[in-house]
Amino acid sequence: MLKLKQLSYHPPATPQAILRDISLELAPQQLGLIIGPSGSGKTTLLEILAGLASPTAGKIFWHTQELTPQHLQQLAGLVFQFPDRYFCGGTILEELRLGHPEIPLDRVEQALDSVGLSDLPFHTRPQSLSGGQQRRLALAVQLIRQPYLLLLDEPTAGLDWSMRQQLISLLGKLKQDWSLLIVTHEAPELQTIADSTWHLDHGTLTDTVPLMTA
Ligand SMILES: Nc1ncnc2c1ncn2[C@@H]1O[C@H](COP(=O)(O)OP(=O)(O)OP(=O)(O)O)[C@@H](O)[C@H]1O
Repeated sequence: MLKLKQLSYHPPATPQAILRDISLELAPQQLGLIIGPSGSGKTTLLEILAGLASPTAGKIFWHTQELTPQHLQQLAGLVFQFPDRYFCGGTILEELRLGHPEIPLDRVEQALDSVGLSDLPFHTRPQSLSGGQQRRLALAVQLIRQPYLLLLDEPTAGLDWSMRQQLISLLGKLKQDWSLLIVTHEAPELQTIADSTWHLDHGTLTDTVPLMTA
């Protein structure tokens, strides 16, 4: 269970806080969705949860244990909005083993299989993949590290309808094993697989109110 308690982020360089008093809970095997317009603080929140930045106030817990950025780097896997910008390996095998050359081939195969890329030869260049395949590879790069929490920044942005449907179905399957927290500015399709939804606006998080039917 991920718990955020009154988390704020107000770097000295900014006149206003980027994130204010954010509290939320996300249970294991649940998919949480945070919807917010551009500039609302979505990426900043994910960077904090991935241990890449420290909150200026508030606390983050996994069950009852308070987490430091170092803990979060171990516990969470972040898939960036444009993962292709961060690929460093010359082949998908190199990409999946980056920093861990000892990872056995069966784990590589398992990670590729879990994202539906098991048909790709290991020597395929990441840059030669389609946009949807690159998102899947970026997910596999995180899954192979077996994080407790998967963080995704705009996972469907820039994909065509068919690739979006495939990715949404994959994310729906992944939540059977992992906790997922997704941030996005457009949500209708992702909302169909979300267990909890929040809105982020100018750094303030609110629960979504279910739509009233007439
Ligand atoms: N380290 C920083 N120093 C100063 N300002 C920052 C810093 N990080 C983010 N910001 C500002 O904080 C605000 C929130 O940025 P963030 O990228 O988190 O928003 P976002 O909701 O992810 O936007 P988008 O959907 O456009 O990616 C923006 O106004 C951004 O310029």
